[in-house]
This record gives sequence, structure tokens and C-alpha cells, in this order.
Amino acid sequence: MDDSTEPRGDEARIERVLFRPAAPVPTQGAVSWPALVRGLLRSDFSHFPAAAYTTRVYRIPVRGRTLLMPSGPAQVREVLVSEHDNYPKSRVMQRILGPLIGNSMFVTNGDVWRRQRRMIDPTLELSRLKAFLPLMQGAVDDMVARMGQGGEMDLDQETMRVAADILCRCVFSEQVQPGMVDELAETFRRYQALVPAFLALEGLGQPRWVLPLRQLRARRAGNRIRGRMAALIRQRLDSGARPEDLLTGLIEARDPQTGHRFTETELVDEVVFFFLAGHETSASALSWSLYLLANDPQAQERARAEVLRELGPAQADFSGLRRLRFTRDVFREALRLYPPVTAYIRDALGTARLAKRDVRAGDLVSVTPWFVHRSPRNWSHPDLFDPDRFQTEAGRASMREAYVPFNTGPRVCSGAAFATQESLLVLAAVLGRYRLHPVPGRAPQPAAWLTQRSRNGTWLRLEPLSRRTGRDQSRNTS
Ligand code: HEM
Repeated sequence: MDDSTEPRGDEARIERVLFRPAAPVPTQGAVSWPALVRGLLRSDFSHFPAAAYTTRVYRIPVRGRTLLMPSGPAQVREVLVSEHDNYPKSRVMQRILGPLIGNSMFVTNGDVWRRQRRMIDPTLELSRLKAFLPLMQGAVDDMVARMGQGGEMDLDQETMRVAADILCRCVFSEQVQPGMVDELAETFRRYQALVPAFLALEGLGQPRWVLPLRQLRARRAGNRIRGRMAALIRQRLDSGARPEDLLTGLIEARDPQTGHRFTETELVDEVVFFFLAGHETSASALSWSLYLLANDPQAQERARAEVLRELGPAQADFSGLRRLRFTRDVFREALRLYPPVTAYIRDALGTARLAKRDVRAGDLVSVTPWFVHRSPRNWSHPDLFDPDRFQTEAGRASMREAYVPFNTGPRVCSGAAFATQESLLVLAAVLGRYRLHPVPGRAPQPAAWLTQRSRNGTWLRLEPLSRRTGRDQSRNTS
């Protein structure tokens, strides 16, 4: 970690060797709140100046209060870890996501959140992940079958589909039909598309009813998803069946302190939230990982060689996945460059100080991992794709201090291990079967929606390999 923003001596050499992935260019000068709102509606980071990357706490006055965006490691830790009681989840999130996820743990605070966390964490603990492996593998096999002979395709469609399918299988085991998985994913996508406008309005301090049509669409999408999930949950409760999956974990969860069990409405809240938390995020991480690999043929060959060596032609096993060190570093680097959750938004409860500046009660604090991960104060050559950085001393130090794709502290993502396992399975399946190439003229344009996605899809060309040897089929048959 470096306190200066001066380029290092080897920067020019590194620039020539490493891939510089798509990213918006920061603006010059300060940003006013109308510009911020316009930017929020456009949904990318191009409306932020370079100072947002280099200042420890970047501040924007917004109609009587301040939006603070910490990217300095000490300030990020204060907000997320040491002083987290002063920075609860913002009511903004409850207002925006409430019609979809009700009072799930993602938007609650205090004792209610602590109880939810005590009950939910065991359902996602490491020992259960082994049991999920065959369920995940089934969804991955179907993805590979759909990809068939490859060719040019928008990988976003496939990553969304496989992540949604994995989530459905791990929550409901066999119950969910493919048609319904697609319908759920599409309805979630429609809800997501409405979020930037709601966020912009929150920034302006305007009530959401000024957008009645979007409000209505959000409520409809929320009700549709909740209705589908509620029916599946009722079916399970009525059947009395208890397969080894996430829904059984939630139904049987009991708070060790109070003995509380989830009511049926609470089950719907948490299941819908699992779906929201677990499919868009993983799909985003996977699309960006594949895009980065397609544009760095050397890294791609190394990852493929590792997959073929450690997993072989057979189906992936738990210990084999853990040996995918380089592939895991590629995934880590994708999460650094394109952190799937765009912002961790908090309300300041009381007065405080951050980087020697006042925070007042009612101020909005947004830890935005894009800035934390791309600050030249926190990472060397932060805009370049360098999966090997995690094996260097400097990279490890940066990772300890300034790497928060899953958040950190008490509200760290409960599904990080789940997400890593499914992502390695998907990456291994694709790398073991296809060589990835970029499609000229179709570089992705990053968009900061609720998750970090590409505005124009992730278009790649998949060239089939021989499964047994990992060599091109075309070469083998000629
Ligand atoms: C690459 C994929 C994923 C990423 C990057 C990710 C990231 C995050 C982040 C940043 C948060 C905290 C947000 C905040 O505090 O404002 C979070 C919370 C959470 N995530 Fe994930 N997530 C991923 C996948 C998953 C999956 C697959 C699941 C479950 C199956 C999951 C379950 C949760 C839960 C339950 C929380 C709430 C924690 C709390 O508020 O105490 N996540 N996730």
C-alpha cells in the first residue's frame, strides 16, 4: 500500500504487458449534486472525478446533507467495522428494495438483523456447501449443454441463467421448472432496471411517488416474484418433505437465543432475498471473469491448464476446486475490478469524524468498492488485470486493507463461500471446454446498476476444445 499517487518505476512496463479492461474515464473537477443525479440515472462512474478515487473520504453536498464516500482503508473500516453501530443500513435500501424483499436481513438493523443473522448463517456454512455441490453441478451441466458448439454469444444471458438455476436448485432442490427460473430472472431484471431512478430520487430527497408508473411496475414485479416463491414454500411446508437444501435450512432454523422460528412471510422475505443476493451478483462476477480471461490469452491458458490438471475430465470435486489457486485469483481480480455490489449505503446515526472531517446525523455514507479497489493509494496499477498480484506481498497487504467485494465486518456477505464455489465450478466447466475470444467492436460498457453489469452485454466467441485433451477440436479433426 502506498500513500502517494505517483506512478511506480515499473508502471510503464506493466502497462505494456497487462490487459487494461473497460472502465469509464473520470471527469475533471468537482461534481455537483444535479450532475450526480444525472450520473445516477445514466448509471456508471463516469460522472465522478479523479478525486473520488484518491481522496480518503470524497464528499458531495446533497440538499442540506452530505453524501460521504470513503475509500481510505481506515475510513472504510470505521464505517463497516469499528463504528458500524453508528452507520446502520440506510433506510434508502428499505424503501427501494422493500416491495421485493420485505424485511429480509439485507435491509434490517439492530436486534432483528442480529437474530436473522444467527438463524441464516448456519444454512450457508462451509459444511453444507459439500452437499450443494451436486445440485450446482447439475445446473452447470445444463449450461454447458445449452452452450453446445459455442460461437459468438452474450455470456450475460448464460451467467444469469446458470446463477439463477443454481440458486433455485440449492433453495428448492428439484422443484423449480426451467421456464420458471427464466421468468424469475427476467422479473428480477425488470425490478433492477428501476433502481437507478429510485436512487436518484432518494439523492434529491424526493418521495418515490413522483414516479408513479415506475413505482407501479416495481410493485408488480415484486408481487409476482413473491407470489411464485410463496407458492413454492407453501408446497414444501404442506408436503412435509425436508431435502438437504437451503429452504429446509431456513424452515428448521431456530434462534439459539430466543427459540424464534421464521414465520411464512419471513421465509418468503429471506428466500426472495437469497435469490436477489445470490444470482445477479454471481452472474456479474462470472461475466467479468470470462471477459477478462478472453482478453488475456496467457492467463486463460494458465487457468485452463490448472483446471485440466486439478480436476481432469471427471466432474469437479470439493477438494479439487480448492486446489484451483490461479483460477481463484482470476475470480478475485474480477471482483476487485468489477465489484458486483455497487454501493454499501448507510445512514449516519450520530455525529462523528471521518478523515478529520465532520459527519452529521442524517448524512448518507456510501462505501463504493469501485473506488476502494481502483484507488492508486490502495493498489498498484489498479486499473490493470493482474491476477498474480494476490501472490505478492504488496498485493496481500492491499487485499487485507482495501478489498471489500463481499463487504467486511459484521455485515460481511454470508454467501461468499457459496458464491466462490459455484463460480469456480462454472469457470472450470467453460475453460475445460472452450477457448474464449473477445468479439471485435463489442467491448462491454460497465454500468453501475444495483449490481455492476455491462450495458451492452458480454459478447465473447467460444471455440470448442477437445474435452479429453483440452486442444482445439478443429485441429484434432483436420
Ligand atoms: C459474487 C457473488 C456475491 C457478492 C460479490 C456478494 C456481495 C455481498 C455484499 C457486498 C454484501 C453486503 C452489502 C452491504 O452491506 O450493503 C452481501 C450481503 C449478503 N449476501 Fe452476498 N454476495 C454474493 C453472493 C451471495 C450469495 C450466493 C448468497 C447466498 C446464497 C449471498 C448472501 C448474502 C447475505 C445473506 C447477505 C446479508 C448479510 C447481512 O446483511 O448481514 N451472497 N453480499
